[in-house]
Amino acid sequence: QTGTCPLSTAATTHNKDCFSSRAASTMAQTVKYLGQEEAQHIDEELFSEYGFSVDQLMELAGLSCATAIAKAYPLPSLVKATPSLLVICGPGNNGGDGLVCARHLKLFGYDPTILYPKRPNKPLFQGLTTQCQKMEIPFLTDMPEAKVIDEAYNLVIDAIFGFSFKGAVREPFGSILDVLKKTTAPVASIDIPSGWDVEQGSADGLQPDMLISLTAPKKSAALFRGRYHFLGGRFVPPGLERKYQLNLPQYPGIDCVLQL
Ligand SMILES: NC(=O)C1=CN([C@@H]2O[C@H](COP(=O)(O)OP(=O)(O)OC[C@H]3O[C@@H](n4cnc5c(N)ncnc54)[C@H](OP(=O)(O)O)[C@@H]3O)[C@@H](O)[C@H]2O)[C@H](O)CC1
Ligand SMILES: [K+]
Repeated sequence: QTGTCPLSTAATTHNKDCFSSRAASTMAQTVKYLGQEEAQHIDEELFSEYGFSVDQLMELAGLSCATAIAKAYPLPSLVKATPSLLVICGPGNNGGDGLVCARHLKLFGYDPTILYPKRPNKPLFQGLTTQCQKMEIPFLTDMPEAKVIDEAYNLVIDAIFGFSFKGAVREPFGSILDVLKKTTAPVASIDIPSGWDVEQGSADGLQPDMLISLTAPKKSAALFRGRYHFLGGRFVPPGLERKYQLNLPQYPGIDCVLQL
């Protein structure tokens, strides 16, 4: 196997790395794309049968997202004078992932700003909001115009809706998504491009540059046409993976993300 590795040298460990990344990419072709109900069942089982708490998985999911973003858009590659990012958080757990992601990106040296227009009255989200405030991450009160976003931010992180999104988009998120569709700044979507049907996608919807699928991609991810598709959420126990036949690719080494 090692002889065909393009980076092959005498170093055995290096060749092993090369093989495992190739093996991972071969296996990635068969990773299961989940329907909406299946994704929700897996989520519920992680809490009920496998003993995880929401904040545990949200922390791992958000850290995966920050890591994937830092890999796809490393600090030296950013085009603006400051490493500014806009993180837009929705009312559910996808929004919580966005708050965690923003906190880790700040720790990685980025300069995130958060828009969080509809905040659930729950201790989990209040705590995550306080943590971001204490990290000196500014919060906006209104969605900026598309032109302002393009001038001010290197990247927009879409943490508005995840796998529980259904039906026509309600306000204030309809207007926010309309603005996002007009921006030229790249968009990185967490789990699902917001506004897309979880299984069918959306032909005239948001077209993100990056998608970070959590646990396993959802069916609509097959329609993703951006540059970077990452898998994150390296927390699935083997019994759950077997039960749902997820065919998860092997994450490289100790990484919490994998590029599909
Ligand atoms: N297992 C994992 O991989 C984990 C993933 N995580 C993340 O959690 C989301 C799913 O979170 P959930 O809270 O179930 O749902 P969403 O964030 O997708 O959205 C729920 C909120 O969105 C509102 N909603 C739904 N449809 C609409 C609409 N058409 N217009 C406006 N608003 C909408 C909904 O409002 P309701 O009024 O219906 O209550 C909710 O407020 C997953 O995708 C991952 O990102 C976990 O962090 C960890 C485990
Ligand atoms: K999203």
